[in-house]
Amino acid sequence: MAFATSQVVRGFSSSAVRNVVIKNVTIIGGGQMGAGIAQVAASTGHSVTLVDTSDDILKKSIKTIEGSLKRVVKKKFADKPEAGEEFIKKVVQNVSTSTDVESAVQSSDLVVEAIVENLKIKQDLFTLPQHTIFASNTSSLSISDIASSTSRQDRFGGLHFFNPVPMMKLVEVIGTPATSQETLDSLLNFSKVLRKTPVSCKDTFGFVVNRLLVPCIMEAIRLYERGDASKEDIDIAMKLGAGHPMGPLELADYIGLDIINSDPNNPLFNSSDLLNKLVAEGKLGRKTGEGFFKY
Ligand SMILES: CCCCCCCCCCCCC[C@H](O)CC(=O)SCCNC(=O)CCNC(=O)[C@H](O)C(C)(C)COP(=O)(O)OP(=O)(O)OC[C@H]1O[C@@H](n2cnc3c(N)ncnc32)[C@H](O)[C@@H]1OP(=O)(O)O
Ligand SMILES: NC(=O)c1ccc[n+]([C@@H]2O[C@H](COP(=O)([O-])OP(=O)(O)OC[C@H]3O[C@@H](n4cnc5c(N)ncnc54)[C@H](O)[C@@H]3O)[C@@H](O)[C@H]2O)c1
Repeated sequence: MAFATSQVVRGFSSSAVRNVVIKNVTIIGGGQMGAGIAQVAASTGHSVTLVDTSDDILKKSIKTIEGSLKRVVKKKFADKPEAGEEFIKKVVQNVSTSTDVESAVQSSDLVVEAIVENLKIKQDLFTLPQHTIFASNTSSLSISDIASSTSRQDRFGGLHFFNPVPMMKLVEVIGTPATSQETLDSLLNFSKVLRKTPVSCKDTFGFVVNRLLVPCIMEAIRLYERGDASKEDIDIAMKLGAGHPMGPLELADYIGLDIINSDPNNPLFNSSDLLNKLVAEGKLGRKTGEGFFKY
């Protein structure tokens, strides 16, 4: 761990700040998001440890990272395929894997949690060295609630990445009333080192993007559920009429319907019978081969 003095991003204080320089990163959860975060951190020179519950899952995570890197180098090294291969090799070498969370976090400057969206399971993760900053990638849970199981709330924040992580430029940096300025500055700076654009937000339900995006997705589901328009036409309408890269139903499948439906009792989130039915049938979207569409 080291400290650095740096300027923070546009929109934040312009005075010099003190932040922890992050070199060793542990990502807990090697699913869609964890693998993406590991890839981006390893591509920007960090030493990454990816943790999940089994070696089989971790093998799949590494395969996902390799597949995504191939797409990245196809463009980045279009004229130099050998340099592209070398880049992939180097990045993958920066990622080690582990099923033992306690040993994986020992030399970590930052731990990013990207496991299942379940408060109790997230709270159970914390036996961390004192200097380590802990950040959750939760989509819908309160950062304060997750942090409440620890005695280190000043070094606890939210680092909300977007799917697919290698392509999406935004990171939401979430501070609770207990998060220290040094932690926030470190998370903002880390996001920039990953070549992302950070925005900061209080620990409010849905942060910025999900607070605005999820109602749009849910209204699309209801339109379809009522039979007001076909699922194909709803998606075409939002792509061509609103300039969205994906239609809302395709995007819901892409995110995962279980993730979309992960906080159904929140008063700000009105679920739908159709969404509940698909989730109950295990039709979770792209990752299970079927959601609103078949893959
Ligand atoms: C009331 C409030 C309630 C709030 C709380 C409720 C709780 C529930 C919360 C649920 C929601 C959770 C959401 C989550 O927290 C936050 C999110 O992540 S939201 C999702 C954000 N993502 C998007 O919106 C994605 C939109 N889509 C796109 O940007 C694009 O479609 C795409 C994915 C980039 C793909 O691009 P396309 O052009 O469509 O398709 P291509 O396949 O041709 O790809 C283009 C280009 O990109 C390269 N590429 C694509 N994917 C990857 C990858 N994974 N890795 C590397 N490269 C990739 C591809 O190779 C192409 O490259 P090119 O050919 O151009 O060189
Ligand atoms: N899917 C999205 O579009 C998206 C976007 C932003 C944020 N998120 C958030 O990121 C987190 C992960 O989402 P995802 O889509 O990657 O889920 P996922 O189901 O693809 O991956 C979750 C991974 O966590 C692992 N895991 C579960 N419990 C664990 C534990 N105790 N220790 C170690 N690993 C464990 C699982 O084996 C799995 O590989 C969630 O909090 C979600 O809300 C998701």
